[in-house]
Amino acid sequence: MKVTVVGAGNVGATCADVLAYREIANEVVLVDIKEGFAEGKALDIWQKSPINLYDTRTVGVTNDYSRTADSDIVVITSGLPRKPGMTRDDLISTNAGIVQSVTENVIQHSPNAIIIVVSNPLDVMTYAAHLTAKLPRSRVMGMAGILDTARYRAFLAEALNVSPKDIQAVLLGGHGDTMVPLPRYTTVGGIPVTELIDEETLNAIIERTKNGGGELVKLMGTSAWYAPGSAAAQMVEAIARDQKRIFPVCIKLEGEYGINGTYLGVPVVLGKNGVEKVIELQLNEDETELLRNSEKHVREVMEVLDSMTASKSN
Ligand SMILES: NC(=O)c1ccc[n+]([C@@H]2O[C@H](COP(=O)([O-])OP(=O)(O)OC[C@H]3O[C@@H](n4cnc5c(N)ncnc54)[C@H](O)[C@@H]3O)[C@@H](O)[C@H]2O)c1
Ligand SMILES: O=C(O)C[C@H](O)C(=O)O
Repeated sequence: MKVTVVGAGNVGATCADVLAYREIANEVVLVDIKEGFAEGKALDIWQKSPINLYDTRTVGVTNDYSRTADSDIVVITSGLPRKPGMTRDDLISTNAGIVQSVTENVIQHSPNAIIIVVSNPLDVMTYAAHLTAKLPRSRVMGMAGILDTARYRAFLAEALNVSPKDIQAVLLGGHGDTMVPLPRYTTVGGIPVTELIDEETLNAIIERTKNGGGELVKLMGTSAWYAPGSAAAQMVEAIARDQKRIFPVCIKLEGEYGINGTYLGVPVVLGKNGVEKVIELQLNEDETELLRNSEKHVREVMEVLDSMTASKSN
């Protein structure tokens, strides 16, 4: 199993490190545009192997896609992270060009790869990569839902003083303030969360989850990487080991939830073929309205990308 991670910054290097020390891939190729940066990160991860006891080979290259040839899976993390005061959508003008050119290079050398996009604004960067890659939708997806549910589960574990391992949750929608956590589908050791926590505390946790990325940007001056890098690696693992795991993943909807053509997070089955199934939940009226609202927001940002593409080709 060969995995390429494009972007050797905070998220990309963390993802490569998890892929290596958990031996999810035999070979991890890190690519960055900054001279020597990916080489240095890959060497550092390799030098950790005798300490953490793994034999995954890690290789770093500066913009040399020939070294990525025949990758099974490619994770795209290249692009700017936001700074305090910015929204994820503010990154579109810089990151769209980066994601599109990276995807072109990736596909040229690994035409059968499965692509996992991490760069923000996530849902629209997944759209950008899918447009460029021209692969079936099952092979181009975005990582956000694992991260968002992880934040939700971590906050719940803290409030309930229980292990995060015992909290199961799913959420829908775009990766942003309009994401739709689903308390009805949240359980703690099999018990519906609503039996264990009062409504006010639960609502406060949902609000904190929606602003989870922003909370960290405010604290650190840049965005998060440990949980995002690990979340992307968990998606790689599900595909590489054909685990058939169920995760919320961003994918182009084709009629599911009554939505056509928008890229949104929904629960899917992840296995060796990428997204092997989209799971449709029965939503109530309130949940449906929240999902429509999230779709509307993502649509608007997709239209910004469309107009950027149209003005470039004129
Ligand atoms: N989907 C999510 O849940 C999620 C979570 C965290 C971060 N992100 C996003 O991931 C992206 C990366 O975040 P980060 O914290 O790692 O940023 P970072 O600045 O630490 O790393 C980004 C790297 O991309 C590289 N890069 C830029 N253009 C490139 C190109 N054309 N080819 C190859 N490499 C290139 C840069 O040199 C840099 O090393 C950001 O857009 C951020 O918003 C998304
Ligand atoms: O918040 C960000 O800008 C990065 C990422 O989307 C996150 O949720 O951590």
